[in-house]
Amino acid sequence: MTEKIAVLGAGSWGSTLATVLVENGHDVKLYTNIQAQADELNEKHTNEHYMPGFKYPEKLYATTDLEEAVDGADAILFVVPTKVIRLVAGQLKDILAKTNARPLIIHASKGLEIGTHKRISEIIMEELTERYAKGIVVLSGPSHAEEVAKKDITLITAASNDIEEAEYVQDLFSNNYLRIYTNDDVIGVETGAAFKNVIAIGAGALHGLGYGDDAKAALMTRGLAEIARLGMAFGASPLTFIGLSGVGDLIVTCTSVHSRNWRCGNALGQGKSLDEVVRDMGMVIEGINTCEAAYQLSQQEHIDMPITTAIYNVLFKGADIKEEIADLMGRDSRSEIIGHAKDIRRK
Ligand SMILES: NC(=O)C1=CN([C@@H]2O[C@H](COP(=O)(O)OP(=O)(O)OC[C@H]3O[C@@H](n4cnc5c(N)ncnc54)[C@H](OP(=O)(O)O)[C@@H]3O)[C@@H](O)[C@H]2O)C=CC1
Ligand SMILES: O=C(CO)COP(=O)(O)O
Repeated sequence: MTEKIAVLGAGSWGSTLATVLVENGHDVKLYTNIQAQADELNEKHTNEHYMPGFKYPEKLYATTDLEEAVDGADAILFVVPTKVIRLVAGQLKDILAKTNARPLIIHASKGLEIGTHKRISEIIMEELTERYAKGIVVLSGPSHAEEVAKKDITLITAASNDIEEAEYVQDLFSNNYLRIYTNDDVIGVETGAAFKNVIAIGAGALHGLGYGDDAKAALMTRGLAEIARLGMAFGASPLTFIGLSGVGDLIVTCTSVHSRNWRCGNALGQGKSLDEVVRDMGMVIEGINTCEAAYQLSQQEHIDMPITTAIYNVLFKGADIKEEIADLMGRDSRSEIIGHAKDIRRK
């Protein structure tokens, strides 16, 4: 069945997911806030700043008119950076308020809101309320736009409290190169997605400084322990963290040259300043803001997150990366599992 879908955000991921939907036979409108980008997408079928060299399907239509983009949409997909999610959700609410529409909301962004520490589905539903949104589904997992655009094999998760809505999204996006699983653990999927970006900055920094594979595996493993600790404190299932949106996304983001978070860390490790890195990237590096939110949450909830704290010190307090690594290595010895493994097995 052909569905009408509005995609909000024409960066690398939004334009790629819009392409998947067009290729799956849906009627897609892609919203951008920049007229020159809409013109480039409609006339040349390119998006050179975000996806250099990629040719988009001619059927993909871009517009800077949000009202036009969402008119009659069965589903609306948010793929804008976390810091503008509330703004765009508010703009959408004003438009939906003029109609009787109550579309399904999907989001594919990864982060936490600065200040409130809210997850993206919480922000969107706070703005739209059930009055204007039928429900919300999170689309997340190990996926780089550059690889999905080439139709490389990618597996991700559609998470919702309403499993039928997750299955609807599974059907919308599934094809022979993109396989979608469903999950009902929205908190686990969103926290895994947000926090892995912080650890990926650390993985990039290790690479930039010339550390080896053992160090990188250690960071990913102990980073996952921190992600799971914080996520579980908010009600996530531990099992979600060994799934696609947990360890899966952590692996891809901590090892791929496509990752903006990894590249940010790599450049910091090579001695560049954060300001330089942000300026040169020209795309969103979600892990920076999320690191601040994760650090504040760990303090507020009294959750031990030494790696996140070290990355926070480097990003926000100008700490030296090597000194932070030395401090991490000098911490008191402890058990790998909080509590004794044999006691946990008996429970
Ligand atoms: N890239 C990827 O492979 C993946 C990304 N994600 C997540 O998707 C989200 C978006 O990432 P990505 O596409 O890569 O980011 P990009 O930096 O590539 O693009 C972000 C886009 O959002 C646009 N934007 C910013 N503010 C607004 C606004 N107020 N209204 C409309 N559009 C706006 C930007 O426009 P402008 O040019 O004006 O800044 C830009 O086109 C992030 O949360 C990211 O973590 C998830 C999985 C994979
Ligand atoms: O979320 C992503 C991969 O799953 C994209 O990561 P980056 O934002 O670091 O590029």
